[in-house]
Amino acid sequence: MTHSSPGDQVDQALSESGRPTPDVVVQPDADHLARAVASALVARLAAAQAVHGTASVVLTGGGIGTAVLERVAALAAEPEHAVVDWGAVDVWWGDERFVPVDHPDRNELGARESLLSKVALDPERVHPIPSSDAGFDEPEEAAAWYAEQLATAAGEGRTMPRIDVLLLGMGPEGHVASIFPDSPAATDDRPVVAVRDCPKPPPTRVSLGFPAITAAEEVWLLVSGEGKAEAVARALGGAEPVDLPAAGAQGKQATRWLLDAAAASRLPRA
Ligand SMILES: O=C(O)[C@H](O)[C@@H](O)[C@H](O)[C@H](O)COP(=O)(O)O
Repeated sequence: MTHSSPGDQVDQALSESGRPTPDVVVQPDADHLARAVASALVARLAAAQAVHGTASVVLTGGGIGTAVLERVAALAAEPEHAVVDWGAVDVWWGDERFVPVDHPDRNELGARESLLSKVALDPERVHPIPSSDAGFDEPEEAAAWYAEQLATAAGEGRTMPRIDVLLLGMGPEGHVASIFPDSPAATDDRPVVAVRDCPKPPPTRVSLGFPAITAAEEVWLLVSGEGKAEAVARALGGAEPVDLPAAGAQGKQATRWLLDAAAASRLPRA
């Protein structure tokens, strides 16, 4: 692994898998982590827009993921940090709970409250995963529809559009998005999967699968707290993705583990 600061240009060595070696950034606490990730995300989206004219991000729920979005909204309100054209950002989600659209468990709701309602997005570029009251009776239908949306955005017969940054939280047992250890989603080769009997409520969800996650340019894992420290160490120590899904969350250009000191406390010292 390599260590750097959140705003650093990413230039990672290749690991044996042919993927870049994960980059690890440690902040003192969750608040510093959220602020640092927000600054880095704004810079990354602006850089993508400078190259492509547009930027794309996959959002995560969870405490740190939501805190990051709140900090991004605060930055967007400061003229000197307003470097992103929010009307040219595509927003996708890594997973969603298959519950009604206004249910407090929806990741979409948290994202809308913390950031999406506060910046001038193009509604056509905001792509929530369908809720259970959006016209799909089963999560499998919602998953297939979301895969179609991604493929349509990608064009040219491809499955996934360019995703500049894919954000993921991680559970204490190493789940990412709604891919849980030893679950069918961990070995599913579809880009979007329905998740049933999820060990963490609510039980029915829709999630990106590994083929979609690993198609992103950069994957950023946002992790805070001592309760995640062992899973962080195992993931970076070479665990199998089926045992510890976070280990399989790798970007094409970069994989960044953005940690607070507690989450990093079981890593070997650099
Ligand atoms: O229900 C879920 O699956 C969670 O929302 C999960 O995906 C979350 O992102 C991680 O567990 C990290 O959450 P924290 O950042 O709150 O620890």
